[in-house]
Amino acid sequence: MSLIWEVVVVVTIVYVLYELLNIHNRKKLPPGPRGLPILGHLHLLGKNPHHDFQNLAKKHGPIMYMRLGLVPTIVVSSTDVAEKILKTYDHIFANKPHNEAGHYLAYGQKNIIFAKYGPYWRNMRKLCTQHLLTNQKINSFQSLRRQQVELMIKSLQNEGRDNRVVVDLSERVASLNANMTCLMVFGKKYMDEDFDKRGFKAVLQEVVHLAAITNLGDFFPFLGVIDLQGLTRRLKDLSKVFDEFLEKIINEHVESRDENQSKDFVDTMLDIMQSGKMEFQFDRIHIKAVLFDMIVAAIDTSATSIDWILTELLRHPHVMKKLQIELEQVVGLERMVKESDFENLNYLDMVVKEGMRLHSVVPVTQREAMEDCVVDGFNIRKGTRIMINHYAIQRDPNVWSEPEKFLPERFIGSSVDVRGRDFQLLPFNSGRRSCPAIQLGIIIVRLVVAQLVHCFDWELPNDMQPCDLDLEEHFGIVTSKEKHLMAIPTYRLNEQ
Ligand code: HEM
Repeated sequence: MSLIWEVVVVVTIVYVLYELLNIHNRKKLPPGPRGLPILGHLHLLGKNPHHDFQNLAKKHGPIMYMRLGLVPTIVVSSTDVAEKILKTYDHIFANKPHNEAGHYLAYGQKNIIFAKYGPYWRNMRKLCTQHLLTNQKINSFQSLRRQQVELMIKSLQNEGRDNRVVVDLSERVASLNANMTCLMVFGKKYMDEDFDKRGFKAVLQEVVHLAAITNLGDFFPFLGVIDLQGLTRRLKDLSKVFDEFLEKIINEHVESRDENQSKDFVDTMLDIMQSGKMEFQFDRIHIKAVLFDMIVAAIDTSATSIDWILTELLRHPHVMKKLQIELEQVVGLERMVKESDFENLNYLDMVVKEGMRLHSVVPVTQREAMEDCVVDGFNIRKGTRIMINHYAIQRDPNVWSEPEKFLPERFIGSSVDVRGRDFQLLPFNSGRRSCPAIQLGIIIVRLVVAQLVHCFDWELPNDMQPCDLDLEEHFGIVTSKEKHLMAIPTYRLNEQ
């Protein structure tokens, strides 16, 4: 019998047993679409699962049962149910499900993002919040951020000095973020040639891509071993490249330690490791797992948020103009924006919130039930995967008027914020597993958006009209624009 038939027979037996064992549990499950044997509802998901979940929820409700392969799944699509999962029962739903990509890329889910809930995750998260992402540490990198943003502005200014040039804004913002993150985490910019022959950006993109691909091993756990899609092999190759890179960085730091220099994240973690003061095991593997998180979680999220906000500003010239007027009044045309200006830039705050609402860069977040629990009268069994569809919640017409429109003014007089207290707007998620770097994320997004809008007027190339700008999404662990944003800058500050 060929391997494929053996697999079909095994999957069928497991499925029949599974269905028999689950008959009585299904009685109290939330409503959901009809599924297929074995596949469950996997066939209903296309290239943008957050859209498919949203459409299905319109028919089946805000708490919906689906079975993805062998994995029982609850899809959450309303503010109320999200609050129950992320606040009321956060202690039950704080686990992360098994993730094949996380297993291979992050040292057996030893990083924070993929770590199972428990003492290990708690210690690692505490290390981050108490040593790496404190307000003091974030402030200590303020001049680094300013220098890097100024370098980008100067280079755009010089390129456009004599003729109108079309700039790949998505690419510029991505490079700027990669540079700011690498300087903060490793203490130096990483050029493509420092990585393997594919280059830093290409390897990072592959990490994000492989982590987002529908991996059959995540839905049929025993198929992970057989590796029908060839993903395990690619993940193993990639993890080797990443590991060599991180080893090289740590070695460089060990060899050239200078107590008088400002400390990047690697220095800080080496200090902690060598002090031996941690109450839990903390060695090179743990440093590498945290570094993996810092690169993967920081670079793409911030850059993609900025890219979407700039796209909406170019689609809505009157909003861009209004923001420029605020910047002119608060900052003036004689200088660039400083982080200390933020407290007086209310419209900027609304623009950023509205951009993050309309374009969730992490549209779906996942949890796993650690115990049986009843939510809204429905039974959620231990081990069930929870998918919170932030995309659907942030565009819910019951909560937001004209939800598909970009309207920063909707936040006038509203106290709704992005920091995890308002469940209708959670770009950084909420609860125990929310983003530990909200403060840093917001600073970077505000700074780059404000600086680009303040320093330049922007035009679309080739007589393109604002309404023609493409909003196609590319789904991934971070959901970016399918096409890069191209625009022509004209410097607008008074030259000094
Ligand atoms: C605009 C920028 C950012 C956005 C929108 C964002 C969003 C998020 C979201 C939605 C989560 C929860 C994921 C989940 O529940 O599966 C998360 C987790 C996380 N983020 Fe961020 N993030 C941003 C910036 C950053 C930065 C700059 C860092 C680090 C320097 C970072 C580090 C992390 C880590 C370590 C976690 C895992 C937390 C845990 O599981 O306990 N993020 N982020």
